Amino acid sequence: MTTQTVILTGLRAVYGTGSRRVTALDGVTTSFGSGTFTAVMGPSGSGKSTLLHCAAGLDRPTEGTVTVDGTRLDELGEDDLTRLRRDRIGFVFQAFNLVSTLTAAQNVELPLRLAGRRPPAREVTAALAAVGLAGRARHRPSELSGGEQQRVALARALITRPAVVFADEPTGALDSGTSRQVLRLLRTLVDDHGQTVVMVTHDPTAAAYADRVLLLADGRLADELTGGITAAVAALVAEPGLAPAGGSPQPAERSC
Ligand SMILES: Nc1ncnc2c1ncn2[C@@H]1O[C@H](COP(=O)(O)OP(=O)(O)OP(=O)(O)O)[C@@H](O)[C@H]1O
Repeated sequence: MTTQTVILTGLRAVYGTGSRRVTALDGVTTSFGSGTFTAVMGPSGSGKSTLLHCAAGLDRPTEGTVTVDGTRLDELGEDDLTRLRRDRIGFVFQAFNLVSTLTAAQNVELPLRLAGRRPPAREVTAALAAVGLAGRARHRPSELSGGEQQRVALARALITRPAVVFADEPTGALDSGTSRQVLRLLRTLVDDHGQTVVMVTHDPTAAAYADRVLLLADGRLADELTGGITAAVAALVAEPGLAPAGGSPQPAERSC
């Protein structure tokens, strides 16, 4: 039986008050099984980033519960939540968010340093090798391509061996060839290392790398696809109201 690494129950997220009140999530219940790759899609403003941020403990939902690796986030105080986020959750952002003054190796070891640990050099080297960047350890972000920077960010997210990696538009700033490298890498992490990955994307080609696609509309789960994802996503994104922002449907092939 698949273990559920992340469980979301009745998630509601409401921002603002009065005429400025926005319901970003409106009762989302779902879970992400251990060693699975899920893509979250939907129109702009449908609540994708809010879902990811709540699931990763970066935002607190207005209602509902998030359980990560058996721990309910709402039962944790700020310090324990910070610790759980640092130790059990990896996060990859569209903008890479590397520290420009640090080398690739120093960026990768940062989460462990922040936890007061001095990681053995071989651990950092292995993390960089796992993303195909063993030879770039001493390069600073400005000396790396966009795809290489994102792979350093991925190595940084993986160095703590997190229960789950959340990725918010990880290929949004990359060209299609470089995107494929990053997506293949995510797929390999799931297939070969049993990593759990949840990725927000606007791009049906990226979603085709996932095992399952969740479609959000107006803060609710509008649909869920598994198997034959490529054709199903392409058909669904052609439907008005579910079309993701910023991406036209494209024929997608799962190439790994
Ligand atoms: N901090 C905030 N304060 C007020 N409203 C917010 C806040 N964060 C998100 N929202 C609103 O909640 C809704 C959902 O936002 P969210 O960023 O989750 O959507 P999204 O699906 O990720 O959109 P996009 O694809 O454009 O990134 C939007 O209407 C947004 O304006």
